[in-house]
Amino acid sequence: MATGRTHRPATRSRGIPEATVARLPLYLRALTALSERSVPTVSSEELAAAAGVNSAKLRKDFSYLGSYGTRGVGYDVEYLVYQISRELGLTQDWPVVIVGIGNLGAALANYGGFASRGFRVAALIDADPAMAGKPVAGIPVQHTDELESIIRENGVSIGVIATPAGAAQQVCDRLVAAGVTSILNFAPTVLSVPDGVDVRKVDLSIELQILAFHEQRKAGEGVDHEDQVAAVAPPVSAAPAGPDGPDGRHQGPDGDVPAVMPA
Ligand SMILES: NC(=O)c1ccc[n+]([C@@H]2O[C@H](COP(=O)([O-])OP(=O)(O)OC[C@H]3O[C@@H](n4cnc5c(N)ncnc54)[C@H](O)[C@@H]3O)[C@@H](O)[C@H]2O)c1
Repeated sequence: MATGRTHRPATRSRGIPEATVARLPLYLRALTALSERSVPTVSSEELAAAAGVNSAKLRKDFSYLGSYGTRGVGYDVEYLVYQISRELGLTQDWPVVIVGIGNLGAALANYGGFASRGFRVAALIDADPAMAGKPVAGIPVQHTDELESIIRENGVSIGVIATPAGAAQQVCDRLVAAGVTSILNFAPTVLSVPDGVDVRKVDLSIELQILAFHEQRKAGEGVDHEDQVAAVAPPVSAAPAGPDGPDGRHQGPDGDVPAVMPA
């Protein structure tokens, strides 16, 4: 579901390529399901099928973790869960703030899956004074005036932006100035951030447009391929420019690359 790239080189300093990092949550989700069924070991083929990944790619990915499995036995599920969780930084608790508690922000706040994956919603923040103090998912909404103190007091390094696009850059700037170094952006705009800040962008409409592209190709089998690309490409490339689209600022490298949803 997520789209976008982090502001990182293609290979991380520890030598794990970004593409591998992006697949680790898929493996973790499949492994967690196996663990819940008390399955002790899994072959690379079984795990690759469960994660929707090619098995040779999986073995290569796991070699970066120093995990090679045992011939004839496969991988130890529990140990691999631990290894991947550790690699993703999920063996520690990450406080997260959500800014913009409208339809989407409230839905995210109500999502129960964050806590079990190592993310704690530390605060919900909104600019609407009428919302201040109102509980959403059991957490009282706090006004944006308190954003900086909330970030500092809770040691927050991850911020989720669910404001209208027009407010997103300003919210991003404040989050970053207060110490946030990772941002998950749901607003349909490209954010400009300094070096050292990672941005991931989620845009369901882009995902749907990509599916529409493939649907059209399937439906149009027999029609000249180039004609279809020409017909479809403009709306896809123009995807972020919705009613509250890009604000014309510098567009960072966190682009519209289909990626994976964390586990
Ligand atoms: N990425 C996706 O797939 C996806 C899906 C749905 C919505 N969206 C986007 O998410 C955003 C929120 O959508 P929604 O339907 O929840 O909108 P909404 O209007 O219901 O909620 C927006 C909230 O942001 C608050 N807000 C506005 N300016 C703010 C600021 N400067 N600081 C803090 N809070 C501020 C508003 O008070 C409101 O509560 C929009 O940008 C929308 O386009 C993205």
